[in-house]
Amino acid sequence: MNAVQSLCPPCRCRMIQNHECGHSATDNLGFLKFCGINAVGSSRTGKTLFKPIMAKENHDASFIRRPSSKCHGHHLKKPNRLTPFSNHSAALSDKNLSAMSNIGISMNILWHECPIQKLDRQHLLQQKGCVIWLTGLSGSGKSTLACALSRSLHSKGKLTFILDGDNIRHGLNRDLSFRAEDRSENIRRIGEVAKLMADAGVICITSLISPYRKDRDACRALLAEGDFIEVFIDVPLDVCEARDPKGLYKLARAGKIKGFTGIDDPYEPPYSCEIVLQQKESECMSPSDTAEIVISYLEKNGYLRA
Ligand SMILES: Nc1ncnc2c1ncn2[C@@H]1O[C@H](COP(=O)(O)OS(=O)(=O)O)[C@@H](OP(=O)(O)O)[C@H]1O
Ligand SMILES: Nc1ncnc2c1ncn2[C@@H]1O[C@H](COP(=O)(O)OP(=O)(O)O)[C@@H](O)[C@H]1O
Repeated sequence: MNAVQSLCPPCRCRMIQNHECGHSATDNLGFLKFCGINAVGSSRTGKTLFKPIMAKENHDASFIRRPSSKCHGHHLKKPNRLTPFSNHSAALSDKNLSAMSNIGISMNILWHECPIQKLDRQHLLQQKGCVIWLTGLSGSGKSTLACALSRSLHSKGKLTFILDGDNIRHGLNRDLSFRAEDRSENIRRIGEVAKLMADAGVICITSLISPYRKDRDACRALLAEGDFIEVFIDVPLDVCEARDPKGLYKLARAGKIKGFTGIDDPYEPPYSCEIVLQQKESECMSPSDTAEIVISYLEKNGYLRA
């Protein structure tokens, strides 16, 4: 078992608040709220993490709050003193302005860096964050493999987390159906969550039908080269249908479920992916054998060490 040493630095962060924004619940939670702000962040080495900037509009003088004694971000009291921000005004420039982004329909947002980064977390965990993307028909064995993988990696002291399509549809994605556009949104959201998990240093295992190639490729594009490991569980439809553990194929064949993958909705197998687990009824590998194939891949590609 790896010795885990806390890397938590003495907190020298500065909580920043725009005076014009007022005090809100988000401030209490330690979130930085950028509405027409100028802001400065410092790393523990004293290096400026992001430069003072102005929003596209509303760039009058702003204020930086003095650090509170409790600076873990959850119990900030109202400031008793605000310091004018004027000494940083020289740093304001068109270049800084261009650091602001408009993403989707979010206006004037700025990426906030933290001095503790993915490499630090990976070092702590002695592994590399990545996404193991399991794809295949309903009944192909995705959830079973995800659990076998998680169990085996856990026993080796590796931190994993499973994002299972069925489970995520109980919460985060409960507003989505099985229409093509909702399946795409389901996969996009899970891809984004998986990316955050990988950034956290976790070996994230996703278990979704993810029937469309373009959606899987879009998730792949979110991650660094190599960190998206697509595993196709290639089980013929008739085998999945014979298993039918939830009775859904039977309902689909009877026309009681419309748009069921493999019956009246498409499944697009990967053209090329990292691992293909070909299963036939006559020679079906056990879940622990298939888990070992994936774990060997992780080992060979350095994901089980920092
Ligand atoms: N129309 C239709 N088509 C396919 N699957 C259906 C459908 N309706 C319900 N289910 C059940 O939902 C599970 C698949 O959810 P996913 O989120 O993995 O699907 S997708 O990736 O968005 O296509 C899937 O679970 P698994 O059997 O574990 O794959 C099914 O139990
Ligand atoms: N390697 C395997 N060999 C034989 N049966 C399996 C294997 N993997 C899973 N199964 C069985 O197939 C059924 C579907 O598995 P599941 O993991 O729920 O699939 P999915 O998540 O793809 O829908 C279950 O009854 C499970 O026990």
